[in-house]
Amino acid sequence: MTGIQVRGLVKDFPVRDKGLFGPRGVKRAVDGLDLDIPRGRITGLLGLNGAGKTTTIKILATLLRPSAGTVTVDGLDSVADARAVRRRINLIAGGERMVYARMTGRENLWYFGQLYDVPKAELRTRIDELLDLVGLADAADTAVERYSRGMTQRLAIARGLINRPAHLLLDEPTLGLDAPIARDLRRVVAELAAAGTGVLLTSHYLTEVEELCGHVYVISGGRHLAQGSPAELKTATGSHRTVRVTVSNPDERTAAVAARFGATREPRPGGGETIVLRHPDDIAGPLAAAIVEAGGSIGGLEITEASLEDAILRLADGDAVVAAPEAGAEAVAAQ
Ligand SMILES: Nc1ncnc2c1ncn2[C@@H]1O[C@H](COP(=O)(O)OP(=O)(O)OP(=O)(O)O)[C@@H](O)[C@H]1O
Repeated sequence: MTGIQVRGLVKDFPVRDKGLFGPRGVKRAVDGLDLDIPRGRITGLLGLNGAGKTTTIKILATLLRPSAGTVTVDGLDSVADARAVRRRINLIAGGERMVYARMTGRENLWYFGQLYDVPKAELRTRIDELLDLVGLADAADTAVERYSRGMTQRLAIARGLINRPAHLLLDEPTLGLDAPIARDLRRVVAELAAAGTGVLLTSHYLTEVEELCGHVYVISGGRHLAQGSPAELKTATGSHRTVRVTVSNPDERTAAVAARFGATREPRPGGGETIVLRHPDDIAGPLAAAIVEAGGSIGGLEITEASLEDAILRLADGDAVVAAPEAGAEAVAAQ
């Protein structure tokens, strides 16, 4: 069985309710999550701040132990077989650098490569390839304490790829990166997934998630809220694309076209009106053609794509209730 399977995952943190000497309690950060993260696909994990994303990723990376539930990685149990699991996975976390400041970039990669038992002959070429990939070839022999923030982050990305992980966990990987480096990282991640790597991605940049992820889980308060492809989530939450057609000579014939398409009409302050249609499909062309055919004169046409951000906010607000489908099944919205 390949891929990562998460079943009934729970994580409780001990907390004190009122200051240092207050009564002990527990904070349930993850509350019964089921996730399937197959090889060869980029899976997104989304939720607002405090939803439990980082805690989940740390458990998958074996940095935290689950309080209950199981995680299996290519059939290996992530607690009982933690050593073997660690060889198969790696983590790139945008907020945490996870490299040593006193060592050079090359020394860091050498050190981490040895930790992952990468054979020495392979490691040498692998380090050069990765330094090239992240644009650090010229700074390879400079101590990391002299790197800029962005350079340190790029080294952390190279560190995350040093063992050619079968599964890559990415927690806000492009946080603070310059646009060209972020774009290169997205390209590399897409190529790795196409070549069979399993990738789990959390990111606040939802355009990045939309571009990369084939399947997205949305969580809130450590619990499952919804899942599906970005397009399914948008449809399920009613986050449609909006078409606005301004008509300078509206009359009853153009009004009839608007009614036929289920569009609304808004008067324009300077005269004329705007016909507004929210729809999941790309029907701007047929709508505009029908208006012209009815004698309408079009002054402008604007299409606003539905965004994944809109869908996630609707989900988080509880505006949309999305049934939890089995993987691959259609998500269904009930407003
Ligand atoms: N060590 C800890 N002790 C107590 N509570 C914790 C601990 N780590 C996380 N939490 C709490 O668990 C919840 C989930 O936190 P987590 O960092 O996993 O969320 P997140 O979805 O990654 O949020 P963000 O988007 O802000 O990074 C939060 O309420 C957080 O305060």
